[in-house]
Amino acid sequence: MTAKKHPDYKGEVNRLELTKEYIDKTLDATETYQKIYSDNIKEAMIELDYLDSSQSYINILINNKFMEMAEKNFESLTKSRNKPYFARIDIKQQTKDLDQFYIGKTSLFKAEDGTPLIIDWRSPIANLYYESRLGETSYEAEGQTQQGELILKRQYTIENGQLVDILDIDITTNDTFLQASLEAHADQRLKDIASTIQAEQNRVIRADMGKPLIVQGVAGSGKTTIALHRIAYFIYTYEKTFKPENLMIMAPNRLFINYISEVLPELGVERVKQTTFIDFMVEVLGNKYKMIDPTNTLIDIIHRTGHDGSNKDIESILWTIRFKGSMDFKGLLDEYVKDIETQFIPKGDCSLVGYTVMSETDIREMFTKDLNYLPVYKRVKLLKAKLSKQLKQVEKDLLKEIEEFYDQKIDRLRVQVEATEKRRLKIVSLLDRKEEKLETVKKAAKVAVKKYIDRLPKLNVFEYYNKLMVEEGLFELYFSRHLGQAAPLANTNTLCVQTAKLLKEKKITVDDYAPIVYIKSKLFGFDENITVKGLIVDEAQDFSVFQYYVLKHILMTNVFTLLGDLSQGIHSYRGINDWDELREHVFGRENSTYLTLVQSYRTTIEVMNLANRVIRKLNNPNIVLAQPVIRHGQRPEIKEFAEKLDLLKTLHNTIIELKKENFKSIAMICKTKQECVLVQKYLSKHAKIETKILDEKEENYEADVVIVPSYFVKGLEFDVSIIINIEEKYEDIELDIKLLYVALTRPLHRLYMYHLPNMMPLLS
Ligand SMILES: Nc1ncnc2c1ncn2[C@@H]1O[C@H](COP(=O)(O)OP(=O)(O)OP(=O)(O)O)[C@@H](O)[C@H]1O
Repeated sequence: MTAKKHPDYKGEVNRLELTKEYIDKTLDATETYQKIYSDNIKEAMIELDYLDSSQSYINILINNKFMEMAEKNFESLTKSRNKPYFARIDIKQQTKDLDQFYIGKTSLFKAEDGTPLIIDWRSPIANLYYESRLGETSYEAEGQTQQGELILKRQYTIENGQLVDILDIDITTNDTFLQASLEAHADQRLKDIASTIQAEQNRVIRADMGKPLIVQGVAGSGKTTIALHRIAYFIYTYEKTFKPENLMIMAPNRLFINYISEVLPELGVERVKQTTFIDFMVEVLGNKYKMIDPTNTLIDIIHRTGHDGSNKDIESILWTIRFKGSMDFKGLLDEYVKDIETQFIPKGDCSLVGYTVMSETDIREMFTKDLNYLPVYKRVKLLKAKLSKQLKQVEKDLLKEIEEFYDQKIDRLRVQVEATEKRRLKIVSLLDRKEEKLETVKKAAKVAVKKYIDRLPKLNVFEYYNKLMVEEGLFELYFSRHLGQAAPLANTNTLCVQTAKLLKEKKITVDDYAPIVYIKSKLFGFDENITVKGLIVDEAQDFSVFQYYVLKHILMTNVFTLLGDLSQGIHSYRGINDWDELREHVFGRENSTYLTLVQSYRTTIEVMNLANRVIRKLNNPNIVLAQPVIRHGQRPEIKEFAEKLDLLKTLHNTIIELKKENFKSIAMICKTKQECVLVQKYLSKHAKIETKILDEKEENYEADVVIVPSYFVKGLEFDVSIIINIEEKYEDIELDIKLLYVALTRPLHRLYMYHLPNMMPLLS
């Protein structure tokens, strides 16, 4: 307890006690109110039974709302009881008294006079804690910029409601709180970092929400953590206009979603939609097609790539994936859709017994000009309504004409011809003919519009996509029309044949979602309104430009936050290689914000230096090296073994030692799944250590000893990583450099690398 040594210790203890007392009082009051609201509801229910009064309904609704609010308040206050705040700032304005603000995860105001006992870390004034140094400063308060002097910045460690440590930050202090937080051992979940957010991270969290934000952040720079804090900040700032359920966070897989899931409630945020790109696309399409797992493609590439990184066999596969994610494909589809649109209206007028209801020219005009703001099939509905309306008029006119025609004939007979049996028969026959004609028109009118509409094409979105793949020369036609050059036949042929083959089996790949959803948006639109109005994407480098274009196109919002790292782009054959390209094609350079994070918080200097040595091999000038925060640890232990058995025995001993040292999460990272299985079998048989292999099928995991293939470890972190190479090696090629880099940047504290001879050329 070093807090006692601080000169303000007594004052601070008193303040803490006062705050806790106030929280207790507020909790008591909330409980009492909860009881009152609940009694009110019961009473209103009874009245409802007897009187069926609408006033009772209203009472129930109001009291329910109050109950909800009281419960929410109760929950957040109970949570904050043991640690009401973590920092304090003092500000002096020239003419005013000194203002003291205690900053916590939730705010608390005195009911009597509204003075703040605790302010929320997301409030404008708390920004000073993260951004400002001591001295003259300006800040936002009550909607205005104020000038003042930041006199004090103080941090607290409070455990179980007791003051353990106090630390005043001056210009020279290192962030010891940050250090302490980074030294902790990892359980299986990410944690909230409200008390130690760094200035560069704070800028990302609070960046303008009205503009798309792209963040390039090195491994361990807190991208995932910040994404979650930005959501919390957003919901706090736009509480009145934005519902949490309108926000969506997109993560690479369900395991990852689970991994991050507990931080949001910690930050007081619930009901935010959490999904993967694939799940969201399925929801939007409502399709029954089976998805080929994208990891399989990556595994395929890992296995088939030659030592020089090239392989003729997979070149056209890679071209296919790249093309499907490119804006060129969008351009090609635009040409295709344009033709569908112009060829949609069949030859000939819509007519009723030979009379024109609407001419082909007029229909075409209406369809392609007046209604062209709508998706094609939505236009059909309006066209149908228009035809039906016109038909009614044409039918009415026709019926009238027929009536008049026969009535005139009959009248003439009556006037001009003597009333004989012959005349009577003639009149009867005319009446019959009239009836017959009228019937014919009425009958034809019933089906005229339907008959016309039935002539319009009736394919579904998958059939349209399939048509593009199977109809001879169609793909190539639109390719050359859009790009102004001949299609590379070997590649387009592979693309079309493979896609058609899968579609026939009712299967698609992840790369087909963007084009199919795009076609759907242009031809069919979406029946249900998509309620997502803001999107946060983690591991953003793995998505293609076209996928982003489609997301932006269907969500119709600017509230986009993308966080990613090009160095970790192990799916770069489909994903982003250059953020500029994305800004240019999807968000607009001027209309989007680009920020970078270069500090890395996860791992030690020793581990990060080694990882940087590896990523440098990419020789890519776009790649920024991570700067680790000053935290030292053991040097990475790199060991070569002559025999597989020796390696596995040492591995076994290392795990036992690490467990004794109380490391909670230990991950063995192998390049491929096969290697993982091999290690798992050995550990189970010879060392009686049961392990779990984390892969794409896994949705949950507990902090323990796990084995993970290199391509699946992205985004996760462990106390210790042990990189093992017994069958596969990381070659000096882009994909392997990135895979190894990702593996190297996973541990918080220790790194081991065990390999057989010549298995680690990247470190030689
Ligand atoms: N300001 C901070 N205070 C305390 N811990 C932090 C801070 N920033 C990041 N961390 C910690 O650093 C680690 C890495 O964070 P996170 O996983 O969010 O980074 P990332 O950029 O998403 O990493 P990667 O891209 O490598 O997966 C986490 O343990 C996180 O809690």
